[in-house]
Amino acid sequence: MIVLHKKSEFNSQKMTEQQKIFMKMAIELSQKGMDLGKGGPFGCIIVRNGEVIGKGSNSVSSTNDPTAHAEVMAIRDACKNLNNFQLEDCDIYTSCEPCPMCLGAIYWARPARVFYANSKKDAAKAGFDDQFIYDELDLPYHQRKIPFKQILADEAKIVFENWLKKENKTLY
Ligand SMILES: Nc1ccnc(=O)[nH]1
Repeated sequence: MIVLHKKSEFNSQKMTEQQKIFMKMAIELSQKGMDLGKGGPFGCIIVRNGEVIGKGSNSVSSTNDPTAHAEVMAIRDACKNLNNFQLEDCDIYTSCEPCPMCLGAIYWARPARVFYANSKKDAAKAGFDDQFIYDELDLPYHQRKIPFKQILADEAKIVFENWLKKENKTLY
């Protein structure tokens, strides 16, 4: 019998029956959202203790919201339901590997694990290529597709100093 180390087991194609069911739900959401004209073919569900606590499907084009990716929608739904800005002990099931925006949102939300079905490469083939955004991260600001220029940093800094001095703040 081969005994897999926990981490390598997570990295392998193996999955539990429960994980399979949850991913099927995320994939179903991706198809439904697309069929209903909500937006692109992406679905996401968030699970805690075996219970679905948040759902989302891509709603970019129907809500005129470029941030309305399935993962962001599901994180908002889950956080609202949990009345918390963190998703501790939660698992995210997304029908496609997250884009850089959702990756950031996921790290801020701090779930336990992320399961994805389609890969970034699959997404690129379907017309959703976000590799250029990953590439932008490594470029000097003046070489980015969208130029970034720092202005009035000394004024904005005062607010950060005030934050550091502030008592009774909610840290995150
Ligand atoms: N992974 C994703 C890529 C693009 N849009 C989404 O909603 N999700």
